Amino acid sequence: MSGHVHPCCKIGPSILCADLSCLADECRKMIHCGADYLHLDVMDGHFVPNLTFGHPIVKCLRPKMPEVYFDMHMMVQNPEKWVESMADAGANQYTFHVEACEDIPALCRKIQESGMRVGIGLKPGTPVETILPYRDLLDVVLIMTVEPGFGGQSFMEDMMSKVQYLRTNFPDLDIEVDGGVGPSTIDAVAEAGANMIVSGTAITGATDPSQVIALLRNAVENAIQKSQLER
Ligand SMILES: O=C(CO)[C@H](O)[C@H](O)COP(=O)(O)O
Ligand SMILES: [Fe+2]
Repeated sequence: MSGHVHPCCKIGPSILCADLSCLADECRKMIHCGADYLHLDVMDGHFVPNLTFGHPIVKCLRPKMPEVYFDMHMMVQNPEKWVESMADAGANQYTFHVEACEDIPALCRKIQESGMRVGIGLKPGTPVETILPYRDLLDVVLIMTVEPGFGGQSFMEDMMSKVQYLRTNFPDLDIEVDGGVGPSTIDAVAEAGANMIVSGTAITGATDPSQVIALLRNAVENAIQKSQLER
């Protein structure tokens, strides 16, 4: 048996397709339904062809839920620009896209020095090996299973080879998957070895979000247990 500890399962709803005019209520509802963290999608209209919100909204949300872990999915050009403001707004994790950044080591250090966990995101067309030189600077690798920009798209199962590669080589890494994840796709995600599960429309659009969260958690926890028995 190896000494590695498999990171635990965490379910992070994306509120991208929720009613953003009642953001705090929608976020509280997710936590009440069993979410472990919130995945907040920031889009700038440049890195992706869509717009959402930035640090001013996060800053207003933070006092309403002081204990909740905010995972910022930064779909923006020049991600180094917003590190201080996001840290000041109360973000816990800053996930930038490798495709949008020039000096990756410098950005990783900046995020870490601001007290946030470091996440790096890969679009579907970006090879997984791109992260290898930065592994030691990263807390989380986010594998996109849709082209970033919009909720409600179809899950790209062929991205699971990236997840498998990461889990095999880095048993204790937090591996996050985002895009089209829900009850019909979670088994592939869980078996590949992801442990941080983002799910948007499948949760926010459900009549009973807590049931969907429980189902996702169950699939991932079973897969983790199975992989540990096999070791
Ligand atoms: O980053 C994203 C889109 O770029 C969203 O997090 C993602 O799409 C979640 O929504 P869904 O589960 O509906 O795909
Ligand atoms: Fe996202």
